[in-house]
Amino acid sequence: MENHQKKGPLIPISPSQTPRSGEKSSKGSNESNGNPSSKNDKEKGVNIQVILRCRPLSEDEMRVNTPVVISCNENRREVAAVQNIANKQIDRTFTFDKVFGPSSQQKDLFKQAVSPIVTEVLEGYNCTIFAYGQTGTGKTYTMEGGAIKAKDGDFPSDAGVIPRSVRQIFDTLEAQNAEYSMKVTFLELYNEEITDLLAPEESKFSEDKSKKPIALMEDGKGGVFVRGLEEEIVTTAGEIYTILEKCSSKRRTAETLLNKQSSRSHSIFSITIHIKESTPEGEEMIKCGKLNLVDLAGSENISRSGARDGRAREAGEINKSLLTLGRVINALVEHSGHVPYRDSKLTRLLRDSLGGKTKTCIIATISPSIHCLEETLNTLDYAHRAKNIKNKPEVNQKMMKSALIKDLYSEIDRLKQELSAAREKNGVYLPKDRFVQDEALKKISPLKRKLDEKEHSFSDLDQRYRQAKSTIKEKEYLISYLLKSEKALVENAHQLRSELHNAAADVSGLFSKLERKDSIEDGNIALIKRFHSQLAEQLNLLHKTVSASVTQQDDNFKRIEKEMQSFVAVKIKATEGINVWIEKVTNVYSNCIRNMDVMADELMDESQSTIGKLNSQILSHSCALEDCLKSIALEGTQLLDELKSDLSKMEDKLANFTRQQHEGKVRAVEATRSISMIATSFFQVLDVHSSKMDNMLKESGKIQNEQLYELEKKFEECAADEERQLLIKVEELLKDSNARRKRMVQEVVDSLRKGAAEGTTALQKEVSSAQDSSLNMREKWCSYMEETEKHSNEDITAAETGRICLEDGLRNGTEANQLLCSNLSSAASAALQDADLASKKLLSSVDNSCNLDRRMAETIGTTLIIPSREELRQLESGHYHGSLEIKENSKNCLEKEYKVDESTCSTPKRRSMNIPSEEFIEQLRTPAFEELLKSLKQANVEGKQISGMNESHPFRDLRAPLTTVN
Ligand SMILES: Nc1ncnc2c1ncn2[C@@H]1O[C@H](COP(=O)(O)OP(=O)(O)OP(=O)(O)O)[C@@H](O)[C@H]1O
Repeated sequence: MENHQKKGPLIPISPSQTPRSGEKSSKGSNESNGNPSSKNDKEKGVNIQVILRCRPLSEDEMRVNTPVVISCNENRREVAAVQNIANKQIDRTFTFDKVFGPSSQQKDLFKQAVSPIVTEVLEGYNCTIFAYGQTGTGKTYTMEGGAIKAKDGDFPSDAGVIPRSVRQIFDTLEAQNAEYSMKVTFLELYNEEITDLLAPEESKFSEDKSKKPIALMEDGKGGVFVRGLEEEIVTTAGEIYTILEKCSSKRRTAETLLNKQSSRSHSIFSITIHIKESTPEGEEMIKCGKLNLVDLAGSENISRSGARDGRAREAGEINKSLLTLGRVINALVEHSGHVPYRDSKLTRLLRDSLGGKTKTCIIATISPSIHCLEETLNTLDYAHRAKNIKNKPEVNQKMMKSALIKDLYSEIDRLKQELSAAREKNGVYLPKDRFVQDEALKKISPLKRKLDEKEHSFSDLDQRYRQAKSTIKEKEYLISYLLKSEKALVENAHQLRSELHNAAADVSGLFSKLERKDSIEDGNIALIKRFHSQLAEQLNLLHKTVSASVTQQDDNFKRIEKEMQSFVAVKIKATEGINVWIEKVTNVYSNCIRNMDVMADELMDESQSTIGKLNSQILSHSCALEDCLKSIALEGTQLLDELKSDLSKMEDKLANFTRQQHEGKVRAVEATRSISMIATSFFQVLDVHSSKMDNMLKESGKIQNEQLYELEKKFEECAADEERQLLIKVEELLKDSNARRKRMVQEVVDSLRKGAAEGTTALQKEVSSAQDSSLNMREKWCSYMEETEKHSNEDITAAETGRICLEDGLRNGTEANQLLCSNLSSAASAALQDADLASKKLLSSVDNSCNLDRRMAETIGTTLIIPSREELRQLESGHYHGSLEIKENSKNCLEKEYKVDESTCSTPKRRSMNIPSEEFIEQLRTPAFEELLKSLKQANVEGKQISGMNESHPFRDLRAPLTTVN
């Protein structure tokens, strides 16, 4: 049943605003509704429909036999409340438009009372149904009912007004095969704060977050709308039931003494329907109707509901809304000038439903229990009074589809602009007319505030006046009652007096009759006489007391009368004063209102003229703007051309710059190449030199080795010769030997000196040539460095000029240029970095070559260990001293020690012969040149000076061939 066929999507109009029956569509239909009653309604006004529903006694109430004090007569549409005051039963009867007794069913109430209203909604009316009553009397039961979802196509019997209305709407639209769209809103008013029950929940855990209060705004046309209220587009009844179930659970409920699940808030569920219709001319029109279903919070007084602490405040706020509702109803019924709609949000929201253009139905709910009688009577009074409110229902203007679509488009535009403003966070977008309106409102709002204050004080005074009036009425009633009772008392007293007189007369008549009878006994007579006298006394006493009390009563009544008269006089005087004052206030107030009206008119005129001026200004501005735009466009094209030429110039500059960069790079590469060639040749030369030096060293070593070997050999031979001839020609031989040794040593020393001198000169030559070549290299390096620096400076200046040019270009250019420039500058910086890198590389290669140079010098320094002259001299002197010692020793040996072999004719004494061993002689040999070099290097490492210039006897420890042996 919910698969209704929709001919096309319809878009609902602006959010959360009740469609206005009075609003004229710009291109709306001119045709009237065609409903004659509507014209009538419009002129006369239609009374709000008030329905009364009495719930049955609850199980608990039945269990304790709670007395029932309400009786309903559905046929006569009457409700009677039985009141027992001072043991007197007072019945109060109220008549309503419809009455539903305790046994009434949900479906009956819907069919009889609500269904016609739903039909009117579908005809294009705005209708409101609200449930009013004490807590626990069945407001929610009536509006929502027990279960919502229909089983097997039919509702459960306790389904309330809302689900039934929804189903009727969908059924009717389906039956009409209508093209329509529908949206629903659901809000809650709690403690004077509005929350959106349809709003998505922000957090599962935080109840308060999901119930963010939202603002009630003036729409500038006298109405209100709830800003940002969520609207849900619905296409099936099922969707609405789901929404209802979800939202109902969100409503604030609490347990009170009177209801376990008491709704602590007012809720308004609204359904807005747009239906497409076609005129006979084939024009498409949109009809719009809205149904507001309001479930008010309990109207009970705070103490009875059992509300405590926070709940008491809650009840206060609820009551504030309901009190204002009551005051609004009073004001509307009494046609007083001021209706305090603005005093509560509830009345602001329901403004159009109370005395406006909406069709309204109040369902007042009551309990039959005696315990609720006071509240029940209040509800009955309230509802009964509300019956007199007159609304002027108007069917909503039908709109042409095209006009509606146009409106919607402009709405979408506005929303888009608002959205973009909200996104960019640069304020709020306001359409021009809205802005003007807001400005006017800003001016009006302080006046309005003053007016509100005045209205407040006026309504206070009004209330006080009413209270005073009612007290006076009460007092008057009391006086009349007292006068009446006084009269009755006086009459009673008179009656009593006459009765007493009669009785006295009767008794005296009796006595006379008795006196006349002689036969009566004296004793009896005396007794009777006594009795008579006693009776007479008592009668007199009674008479006295009665007359005293009567006089006292009289006095009292007179006093009271006097007091009352004076009180009434005072009150009348006060009332007159109040009346005069009220008149004055009314005059002031009406003057104020008139002034306000005048001001509002002026403001309106002013705003109109401002709008006109603004329009003309806008027109002129738009022309100027057009011209300006044209000139801007022209300038733009010029600028574009300039930009293009700038760009081409820049491109040229860039090409030049790139070329320069390229050349610079080529130059750098060539220079590097030549450097590398020079370096290679230098290294080759170095190689050659080092190999030469190596050869020379080897040769000199070899020569020295050979010479030493020869020396050794000769020395051995000589030693052998000497040994052989020692025995024969010791002295001679020794002399010869000494001379030979001297000569030989001299020769060796000379040859060594010569060889060393030759080696030194050759090495010095090599060193000087190496120094020359390194100097040469250094010079070349310096020149190359200068050149490279020059090139790199050139490159840097070129890059700098290029960068400056680009920056200029950038300053003048567009964003594209900026991009280009950034590319160029990055290229320039990359080129600069390249140049830097190249120069760094060059510097590092220079450093490397310098290091190489230094290392070479070090190598030369460490490898070339040339014995100096001093050393040679020392060596020579060492040898000289050595040979002297040898000479001395040999002399000793030969002259003293060998001469002992002369014949003494006795066995010669055993003597120890100190003959040098073979190892010792081996030790005397000069070590090989490599070993010598090695030991020298080691000595150098140990911190001794290699050159040995300042050290004495550098070779003494290493080789002391001719030290003291013997
Ligand atoms: N006409 C009725 N027939 C049967 N039961 C009813 C009827 N009216 C009310 N009830 C029952 O009375 C109880 C209270 O009703 P409900 O919650 O609708 O009261 P209420 O007026 O909405 O109270 P509150 O203002 O505290 O929310 C519920 O259990 C409901 O089922």
